[in-house]
Amino acid sequence: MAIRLDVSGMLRRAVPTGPDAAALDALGPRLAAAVQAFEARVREGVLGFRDLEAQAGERARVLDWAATARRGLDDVVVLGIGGSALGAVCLRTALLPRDWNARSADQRDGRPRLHVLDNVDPRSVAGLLELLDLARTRVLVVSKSGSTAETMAQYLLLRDRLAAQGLSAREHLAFITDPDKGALRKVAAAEGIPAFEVPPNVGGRFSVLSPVGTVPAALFGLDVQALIDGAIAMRDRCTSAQLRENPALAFAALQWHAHETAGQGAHVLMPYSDALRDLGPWFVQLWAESLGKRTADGRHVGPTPIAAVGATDQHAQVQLFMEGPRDKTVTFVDVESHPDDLGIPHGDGAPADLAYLRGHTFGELLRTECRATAGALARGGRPTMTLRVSQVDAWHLGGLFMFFELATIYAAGLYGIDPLDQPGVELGKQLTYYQFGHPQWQGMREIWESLPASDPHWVL
Ligand SMILES: O=P(O)(O)OC[C@H]1O[C@](O)(CO)[C@@H](O)[C@@H]1O
Repeated sequence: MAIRLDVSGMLRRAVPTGPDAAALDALGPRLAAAVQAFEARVREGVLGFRDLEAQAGERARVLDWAATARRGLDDVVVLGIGGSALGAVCLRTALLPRDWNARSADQRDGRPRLHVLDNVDPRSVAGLLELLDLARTRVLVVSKSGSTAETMAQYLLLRDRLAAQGLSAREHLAFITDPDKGALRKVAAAEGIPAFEVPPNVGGRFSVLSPVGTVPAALFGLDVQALIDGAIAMRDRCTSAQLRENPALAFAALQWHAHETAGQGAHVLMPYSDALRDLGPWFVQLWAESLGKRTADGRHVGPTPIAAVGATDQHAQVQLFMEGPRDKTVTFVDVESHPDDLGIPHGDGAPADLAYLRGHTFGELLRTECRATAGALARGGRPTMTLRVSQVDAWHLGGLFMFFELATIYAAGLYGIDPLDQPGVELGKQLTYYQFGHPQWQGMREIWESLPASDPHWVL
């Protein structure tokens, strides 16, 4: 079991824009400051995602509850958005067999389907409702704040549908939210709905290892302990302020350095694995919402994360990565072992010009393409890194989650911003509240009325 970070494709000996040994050494004081800033936030009590031991009691409660709650379910529905949805999607794709929801109950060993409703597009909401037998469904309402409009709208609808069928909210809902704040907490207390805690010092995009991820994982009988153990193993490996001894710090430092010194601020994450294809969108939210900020002195900073999947994106985005602007780094995730690997047959009558595939496996083709693409990019002077994971399982996924969460906080120290807020999303939310008549936001009228009018000339 191992996760290894190979950064050789970022360094000067591989690409002309990469740092040499002296440049890496010169980063020392900045890295030390980023590590100190991290520890200062932990001491302030606002940064708790590393402290998985502190959540052991709540985890035990989750496992206990799920052992009973999962009986007799056909469907589990997660209502959530952003950090309250992307982790569950990633867990499902990584740890349940492919096309889980399309399988018959037998093919799912009697376990439920998992739907993550992370939007308010009526087509998706209505489409899902048509599929569900609510009497055999558990709905997880996931919202750290307990007030996000999209999730609350979904909750109100599901609550209404349950009531219309005479189904008990206690039996069919569960909340995952802040221990004290927000509308969900009040409803849980008043109506006895099972509710699990996201610690106040664990923000939404850092919450996948809290009940936000562990409740859905436990309902599916996934190995929650291995997920947490993998995360703890990674955390304990990433403690040093020395670049060469702390892989998460090395990732953050080299991505930031590429941005700062060579304008390479588009950061691609490209797992060569369908199981890890939803790690990309989870990383995109983490990296974008944490790091895209205005600094205290008014500068606009931050990288632009991009999700890709190998080998699929070799036929879509790699052309851009190879010959487009020199503004990107590409981080590959290479999976060493594919337990369900398949040989590529070349039986009688197979075309002679496909004989080169004979004797190889699909897993071999995938891994070779990963190495070949990394090599091709390096030859073109494009910086790359590779995270090598032994296999995709709960332990390694926990490690990857922790790796990127730690790297995000280190990167924030280097960019000089606060990774824990997201002031840039507020105005759009407030204008929506104003339009919906929310009493607290009636002061937004002037701004709403000053918005540029749409130009009918361009409407087709
Ligand atoms: O879990 P909540 O509070 O519903 O928030 C959902 C998402 O909305 C944001 O607060 C803002 O986009 C994200 O940070 C968060 O993951």
